[in-house]
Amino acid sequence: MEKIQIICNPNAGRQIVQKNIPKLVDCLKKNGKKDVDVVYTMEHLHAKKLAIENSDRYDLMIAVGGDGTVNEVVNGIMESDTKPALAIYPAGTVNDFGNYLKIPRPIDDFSQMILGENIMKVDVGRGGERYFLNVAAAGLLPEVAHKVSSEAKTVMGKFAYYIEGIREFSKQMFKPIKIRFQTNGYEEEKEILFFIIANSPSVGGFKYMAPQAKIDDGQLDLLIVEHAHLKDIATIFLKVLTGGHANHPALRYLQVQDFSIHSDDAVDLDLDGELGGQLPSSFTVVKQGLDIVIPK
Ligand SMILES: Nc1ncnc2c1ncn2[C@@H]1O[C@H](COP(=O)(O)OP(=O)(O)OP(=O)(O)O)[C@@H](O)[C@H]1O
Repeated sequence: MEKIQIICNPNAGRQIVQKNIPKLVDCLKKNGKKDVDVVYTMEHLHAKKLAIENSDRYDLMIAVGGDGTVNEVVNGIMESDTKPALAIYPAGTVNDFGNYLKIPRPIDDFSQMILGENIMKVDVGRGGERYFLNVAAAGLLPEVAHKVSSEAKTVMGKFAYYIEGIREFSKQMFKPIKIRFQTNGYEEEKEILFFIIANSPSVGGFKYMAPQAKIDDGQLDLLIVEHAHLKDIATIFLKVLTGGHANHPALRYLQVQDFSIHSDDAVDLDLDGELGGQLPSSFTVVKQGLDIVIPK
């Protein structure tokens, strides 16, 4: 991988990681990578545009940002013909996929990972016309995430999610959404609190949200949390911390390749933490459709 584009969101997270970029460029150039360019994103969807426009000029794109920036670069790569490889330098608040892959944060270790060129082929989810690397979701959980202001996220990091989560929990409890989902010729209608479609096990900072998920098995893990008693929901949330929730009677856990979810209510869809339109949506998976650089 000789030609590298670094796409950096200067506003992501606490804006600390971004200060390491000159050192990263220096290290890559000292180690023989002559073509290393850095671009700073200026607005929403800029990262996607850069990834599409430059896909035939680079063989590696390093996304520096949170899950939203990574999602945009993934969409750009997936929509291009040449499909350069991706590396993630986590700089956001949660960084589920980066954490799952154990991407090193110290800049020297991260540079070594890039120079090591160890590639894994990973699955990419598709919801309607858009791709997601880690998660698609709707209902209570994404609502909470979107209510956290970016100012609060920057100052308080992950805790902002949980504080806002506790505040929203009681209000949202009584607002179930009606969905109809179809998979493998099977159809079901349900009143639910939220659903999550996960590629990796780690979602929203919870390491074991989808404990059976594998990022290269060509499957997505669908978790549907029904509109149940508060006691049941509290139990599920407690068990999520250790991954013991998958068998709870108020939760459906399925591994699927191809399915659709409809709702008569106006329900926002969240893709990797960003708003991704509304239901209905059809979901598929591109098995091992993306090359990603991981530690050895
Ligand atoms: N220069 C910019 N100014 C404002 N917004 C930007 C800029 N560049 C990118 N964005 C947008 O900022 C949003 C959030 O980006 P990102 O997810 O990378 O950071 P974050 O929200 O801090 O991290 P996390 O998703 O982990 O909480 C994305 O929708 C992205 O398109």
